[in-house]
Amino acid sequence: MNQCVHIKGICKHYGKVEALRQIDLSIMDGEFVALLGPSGCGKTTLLRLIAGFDQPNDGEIWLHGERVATKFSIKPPEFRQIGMVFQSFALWPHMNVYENVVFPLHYQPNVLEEYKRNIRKRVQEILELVGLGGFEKRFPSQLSGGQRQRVAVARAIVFNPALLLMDEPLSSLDAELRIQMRKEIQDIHRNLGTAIIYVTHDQSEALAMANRVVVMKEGAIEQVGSPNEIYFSPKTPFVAKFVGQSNFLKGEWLDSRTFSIHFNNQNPVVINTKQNFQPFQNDNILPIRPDQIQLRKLRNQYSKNGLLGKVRHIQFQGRELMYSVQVEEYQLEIMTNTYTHFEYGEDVEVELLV
Ligand SMILES: Nc1ncnc2c1ncn2[C@@H]1O[C@H](COP(=O)(O)OP(=O)(O)OP(=O)(O)O)[C@@H](O)[C@H]1O
Repeated sequence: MNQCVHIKGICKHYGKVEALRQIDLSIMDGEFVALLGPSGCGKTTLLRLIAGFDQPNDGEIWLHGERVATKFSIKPPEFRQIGMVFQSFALWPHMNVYENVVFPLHYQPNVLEEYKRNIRKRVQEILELVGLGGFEKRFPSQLSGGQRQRVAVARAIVFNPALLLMDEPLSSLDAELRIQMRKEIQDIHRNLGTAIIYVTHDQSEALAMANRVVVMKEGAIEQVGSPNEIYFSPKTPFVAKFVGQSNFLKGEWLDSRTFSIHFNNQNPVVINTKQNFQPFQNDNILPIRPDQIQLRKLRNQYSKNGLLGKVRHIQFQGRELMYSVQVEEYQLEIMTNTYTHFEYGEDVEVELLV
């Protein structure tokens, strides 16, 4: 597989704001990579640099073996063979679906001769692919949000770009449509094989769709890995918190799998972990996700890892309930199924299952 994007030591600042600090990242042909991080961490800035809308202050960007940006020179976006989909869709309101989608075939350089010879057929093919066959004459105002989004995707891929950049493309859609569009974007990716870089601040979207997730914080990369690695083996407290919504317990690592916690008002607990928490050992913390804690009705004799807690908040979330439980100085977020109910203020037994 060939390298599609290679980013080397990229820095970007706007006045005093360091939007990107020494970013290194390579993306292979056909990969689906999500850039994930909180607002302001630099995701959009990185996407804009790859697209060619902005120039780095340092470092290099390579696309398919060609250096396209340094602090001295920059190849303009229209010559980079990149398709783009934004949060706002940015369709032309006075053009119908056909006219919106055909546009890049007229104006992009390097469009395949095959597409130019039969432009109508190419547009038709792409509209079928995104499930909009028969919608050619409709104007954007006559389409639903999901349909508009599909037109934006069709327009971005019609000229067969080498790379597709998507910036929070589903954030203005409602929850149900978002889930459906996720699947459609995955299907399109499978069918076209185009590399995709997908910006989102929604961890479930990144984990659900991408082959590889790049977690960013304050202009730097915190961790790069498969969704599985990012979720089950976070390498920093930030990733554990942002992606897995982990609780952090302070204590002492006795060895690489034994964590001991002392409390003021109850017996100390020693936990033998199944997972390896090596990255957290120097900080003497144990991250625990809400689904790794079990809540039980309080019995007289509670189990070895059991802690005593009090229910402080309950949030109903459909099939799950999210409880906040006070255990000594900690307010632990705990996710349970809805089979057993606990009341506000109830004393409960809390078991850590890591
Ligand atoms: N044109 C600009 N001028 C000044 N500062 C900017 C500019 N563009 C971005 N920034 C700053 O750079 C930082 C990174 O912004 P960026 O838009 O890349 O973040 P983001 O992760 O995409 O955030 P969001 O999820 O909110 O879109 C922020 O602190 C932002 O305020």
